[in-house]
Amino acid sequence: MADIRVKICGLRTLADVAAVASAGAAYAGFVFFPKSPRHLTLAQAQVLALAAPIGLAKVALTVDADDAALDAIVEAVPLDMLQLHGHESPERVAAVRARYGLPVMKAVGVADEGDLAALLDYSVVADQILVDAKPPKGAALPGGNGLAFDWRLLAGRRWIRPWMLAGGLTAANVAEAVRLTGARQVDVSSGVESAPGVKDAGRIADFVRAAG
Ligand SMILES: O=C(O)c1ccccc1NCC(=O)[C@H](O)[C@H](O)COP(=O)(O)O
Repeated sequence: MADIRVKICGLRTLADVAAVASAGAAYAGFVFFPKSPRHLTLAQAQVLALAAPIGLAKVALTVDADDAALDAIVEAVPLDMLQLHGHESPERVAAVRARYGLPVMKAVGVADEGDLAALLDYSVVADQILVDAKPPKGAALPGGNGLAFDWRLLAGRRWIRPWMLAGGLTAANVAEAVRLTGARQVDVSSGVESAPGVKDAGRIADFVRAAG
């Protein structure tokens, strides 16, 4: 396992799970968002999660999901973490954490300095923070857009909870992103795909190796 913990998000096939595990990633992300090319049904996610080896943490990504939707996911899919990737308030994050007894990672979109205060607000209620690029106005997806933000905004900043860097990372830029931000965990989706929603085993291995 690399020193930098890697999350590969948006897995859709058993081959994806195998590639992520053999590359030495720490987390596998399953997307529950029907507009996404990475969306999984409960049955698909269950098969993938059951195939994940011990040591590969299974993360369910949802967007402004209500309790009924989360209940269904948590009941069907063996999980290690919930990732909230919508406009969930700090109070909602706390409520989800209490309801399911699972660690919760809250995604926060960053485009400029003004977005950094939210990181502090969520770091006191979430178990982890995902610092992602803010989606462009009108984007169909709140994440997984392959867009980076100015990593220098994070230089020297620390929070009380573990955090992950995301947004436009690739094997070619992840080492520089880690160097500039001090991130110990990174998350990628588009950067290890050959087409939207299609993961590439070679790119996954290259990414984990490059993350260090
Ligand atoms: O990946 C998706 O399709 C997605 C859909 C809805 C909300 C979030 C989504 N992805 C979030 C992730 O965790 C991505 O890994 C993260 O945004 C980085 O994506 P990328 O810039 O494509 O590497």
